[in-house]
Amino acid sequence: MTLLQLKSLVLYALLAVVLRFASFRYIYGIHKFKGPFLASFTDFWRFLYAYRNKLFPSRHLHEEYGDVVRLGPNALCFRDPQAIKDIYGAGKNWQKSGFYAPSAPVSRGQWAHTLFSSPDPTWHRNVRRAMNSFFSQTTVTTYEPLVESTIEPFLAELQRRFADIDGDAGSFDVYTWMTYFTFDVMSDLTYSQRHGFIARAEDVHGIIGWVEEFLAYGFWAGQMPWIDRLLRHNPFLMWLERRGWYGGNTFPGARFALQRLAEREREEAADGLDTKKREDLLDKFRKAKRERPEHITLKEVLGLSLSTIIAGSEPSAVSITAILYHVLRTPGCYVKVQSELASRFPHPASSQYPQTPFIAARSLPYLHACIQEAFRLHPPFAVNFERLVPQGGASICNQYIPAGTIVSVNPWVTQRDKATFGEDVDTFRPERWVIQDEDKVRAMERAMFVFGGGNHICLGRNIALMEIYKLVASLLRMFEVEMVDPAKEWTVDTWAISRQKGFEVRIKSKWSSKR
Ligand code: HEM
Repeated sequence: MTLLQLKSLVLYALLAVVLRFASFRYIYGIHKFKGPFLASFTDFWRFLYAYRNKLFPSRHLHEEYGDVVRLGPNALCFRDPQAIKDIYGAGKNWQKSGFYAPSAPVSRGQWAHTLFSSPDPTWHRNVRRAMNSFFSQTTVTTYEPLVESTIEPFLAELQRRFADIDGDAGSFDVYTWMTYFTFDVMSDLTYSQRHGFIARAEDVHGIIGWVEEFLAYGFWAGQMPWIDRLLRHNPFLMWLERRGWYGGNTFPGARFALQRLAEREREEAADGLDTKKREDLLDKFRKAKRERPEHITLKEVLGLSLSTIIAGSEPSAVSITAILYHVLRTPGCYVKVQSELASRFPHPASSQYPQTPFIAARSLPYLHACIQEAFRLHPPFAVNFERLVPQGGASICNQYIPAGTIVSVNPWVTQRDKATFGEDVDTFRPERWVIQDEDKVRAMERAMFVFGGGNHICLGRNIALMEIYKLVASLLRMFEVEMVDPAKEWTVDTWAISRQKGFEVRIKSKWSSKR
């Protein structure tokens, strides 16, 4: 081959690549929608955007391009809350996009798919059916004593370490301590055994840090899922892991889960089923395995118990942190919450933990409005929940969208919709929820997407609500709380979970202030 021929060949190859990328802008049939120019050719644009830890997709994108933004050659996201009904509404059951698979944990070199990560709708339907009753409102009320059993040592630990102490020693970072609480609640609920974050006041075995990185990875790798095969789910690394030559991918909590699982299997083999002992989630998952062995095997039991810790701990910690931050920073709000609590519950007479039934905490209208408003302004998941438009295409917000398009809604966007919530969408104003206009309240509720929607709606939302209402009410009943520096704003991470840094408080025990 002559030099000239070689040059022509390289030129043709380059031209083919350029044409291929250029075609991406048109072949999906969504070129009428606007978005960043580069995004119409390659998913690399959104990958980079997510990787650089930018709020995803920040509202400025919608402000620049309108109600629908083209985020990738084949990906659209919607701002109008109507899209929640059109994409995730009753009976839709649209399949998840490739975004979710990188979020699958690895256990001993094998994919350990969870309800969140699984791409298989049949598997999801069967497992979800087997789980729904364990997470229903009625069943969850039976877990209340299990949540109490972590709230009590948590508040006692705060009392012991920080209450009524001056100087730096008496202040603590709220998000850090709330993660200790929620991770211990979830491990107590799941295995009847806490990991020990509260007692040791540290991230035991690096589990919390691992989960943070794990969720962040799933988020940015999910924008361009093929990259995951080079990284976490790299077949070669998985092969090494199966042989025990590499362990970098396995969740540090998986060993803990496997030990608890093995203990239960041994106990059952030795003594049979103990029907009197308190039943935790692991018992429930094993019960599902006995009743539906065709759908729930040991692998599912392991995946489910890992997913309650991975999916269930951080978002609740973020929510509690957001509630306290906004209540403390909003003029008049803290006093109102405290006086509502005081009107419902007696003043604590000793350092003993005051039990706060969920139903009582939930019935306080102003506290409820504050929690709802914190969910609105600061949803823990800063994620576009992607679905694939089914065969035949679909109408979303009165626009035809072709089959196979990736479509999504992000709670950070719909929950700040001015048409629904008013011009002051960026202000924490619980009063917006305390109004007589039922139609308006219903419209606001329809725009809330904090727990997702449809057949993938958060499985653990009843547990999350119970632990959040109980903890916030109990904490504020027991202590006066103040910000270390009321002028200081927190900083917010946006890699999947909008975790907060730099929000510190001091606490004063109410009972001692009465002495
Ligand atoms: C404030 C706390 C929480 C928030 C904001 C939250 C939010 C969400 C959201 C938005 C989804 C839907 C994802 C999608 O459509 O792709 C989801 C799914 C899920 N959540 Fe939660 N969650 C919370 C707490 C919990 C807790 C405590 C648990 C466990 C007990 C849990 C377990 C799950 C599971 C297993 C899924 C997957 C469900 C499925 O795909 O069928 N979550 N969560």
